Amino acid sequence: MNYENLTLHTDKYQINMMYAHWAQGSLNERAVFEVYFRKLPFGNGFAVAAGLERVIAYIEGLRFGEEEIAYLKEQEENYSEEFLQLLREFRFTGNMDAVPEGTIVFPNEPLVRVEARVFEAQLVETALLNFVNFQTLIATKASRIKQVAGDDVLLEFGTRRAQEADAAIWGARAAYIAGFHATSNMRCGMLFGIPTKGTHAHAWVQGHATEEEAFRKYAEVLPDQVTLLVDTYDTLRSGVPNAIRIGHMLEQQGKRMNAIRLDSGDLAYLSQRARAMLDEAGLPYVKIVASNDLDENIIFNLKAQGARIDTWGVGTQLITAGDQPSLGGVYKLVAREEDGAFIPVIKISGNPEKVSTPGIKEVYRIINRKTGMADGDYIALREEEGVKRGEPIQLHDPLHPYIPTIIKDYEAVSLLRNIFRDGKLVYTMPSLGEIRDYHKQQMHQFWPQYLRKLNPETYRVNISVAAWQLKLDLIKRYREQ
Ligand SMILES: Nc1ncnc2c1ncn2[C@@H]1O[C@H](COP(=O)(O)OP(=O)(O)OP(=O)(O)O)[C@@H](O)[C@H]1O
Ligand SMILES: O=P(O)(O)OC[C@H]1O[C@H](OP(=O)(O)OP(=O)(O)O)[C@H](O)[C@@H]1O
Ligand SMILES: O=C(O)c1cccnc1
Repeated sequence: MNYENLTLHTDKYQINMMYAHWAQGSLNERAVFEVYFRKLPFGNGFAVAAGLERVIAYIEGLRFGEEEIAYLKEQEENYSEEFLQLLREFRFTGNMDAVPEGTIVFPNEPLVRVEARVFEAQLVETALLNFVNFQTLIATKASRIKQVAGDDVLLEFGTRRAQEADAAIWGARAAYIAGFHATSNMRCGMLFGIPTKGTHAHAWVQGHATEEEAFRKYAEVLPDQVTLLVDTYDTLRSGVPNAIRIGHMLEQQGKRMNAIRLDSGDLAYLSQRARAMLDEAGLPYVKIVASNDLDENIIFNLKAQGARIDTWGVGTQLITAGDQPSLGGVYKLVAREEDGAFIPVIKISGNPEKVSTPGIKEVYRIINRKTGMADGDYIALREEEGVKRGEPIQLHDPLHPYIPTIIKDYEAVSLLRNIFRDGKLVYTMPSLGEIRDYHKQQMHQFWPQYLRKLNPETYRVNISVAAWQLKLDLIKRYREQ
């Protein structure tokens, strides 16, 4: 079994549509799809884009091998030999643009744009959404945790509770982009170069006759990274006093104990008491790590209670995005080729939020030249030149169309980058460290009211007057039909 080939990591209907396009002779018509989400997760004021590295690897690896072909043949007798032969030769030959990982993004903004033969563009929908939705969700959750943790150290501990192996490693990578410092997952460390950190489990303590013996044996062999889990029996009466003994033992060897870890009970109270005990024992440098079903709300509360915690180990709630386990990103057709030219298309819905915005679009971040801060985002049709030249633009807010805002002194930063051109990768993927730094810089471009965890201000995302007019025109045309 080949677990590596992701070409059939798609919904059956995509293959059926590919077959139908082939059978009807429309397979080579070009189409443009855009990926966007409609609603921010967790009540957050922004999202953190992630998933592009995985998307690039997926696109480059697209191949229907003999195993895939044999399976398709067995699944559907209509799939003719000629169609299957075409799949054997299948390569992605289209264009793709995407916002770089770590970018702050908002609802309705194109995050990925695919312009390709419809035969190719249709196949990739499912996998693209799978990668971008999950990784953007986890990066956004991690960003919320980072907001409350400030300069404290954040460790990603989620693998055992993640929705399987891929989610564990790509989720840990997304968390690192958003500011986590390390992961406990060694494969993730090896694959992506993320720092790895680890303490020890209760089993290490339970597996010895006494807690003190367990601590001593651990410290003897790993003297430079001793973090002792102190809550197996009784945190304040046994765990911390035993850890202090080990701290003193290490000092005699000219070493310093790293930390203790609290994993149950009242973390505010226990951390304050443990801090006092360590300080009194002359071990003020020994740090305190906390874990146990933490999330941004508990961390915020613990800090408000004066908890003395230096390092937070966060697992389940982060890696599963416990309070909102999916991001609703979609992949919508915005233009299709007719007689050699693109024509915009729309999806109408009874739900106004679900009516798509037709046409091939660009998204610009409007940076105020005086403050250097982001004033809003501007979605315009690709052919609109004014914004690229810095000409005055009118922001159109569909909810308040009667208040036109004209912006003049701005810098428009185009968010979409060229990733593939005619199937060729033209993007140099930044290193993970560069992505993390870029994300940090991005956060500094936004006023705090857009970033706060609770009830953030809504950041302005407006569409150009031309894009809005096109939408109205197409709605009218379909109504008349
Ligand atoms: N001072 C505190 N204020 C708010 N929440 C806290 C505080 N201390 C701990 N918590 C959180 O409360 C929850 C306690 O969960 P739970 O009752 O399952 O833990 P426990 O009984 O202490 O430990 P165990 O994991 O061994 O069951 C955890 O999510 C923990 O992070
Ligand atoms: O709580 P999380 O945020 O998911 O962090 C990871 C948890 O994993 C470990 O617990 P373990 O698997 O031993 O089980 P536990 O729930 O009994 O502590 C560790 O001690 C943390 O409590
Ligand atoms: O290193 C740790 O303490 C750790 C790692 C994974 C899960 N829980 C704890």
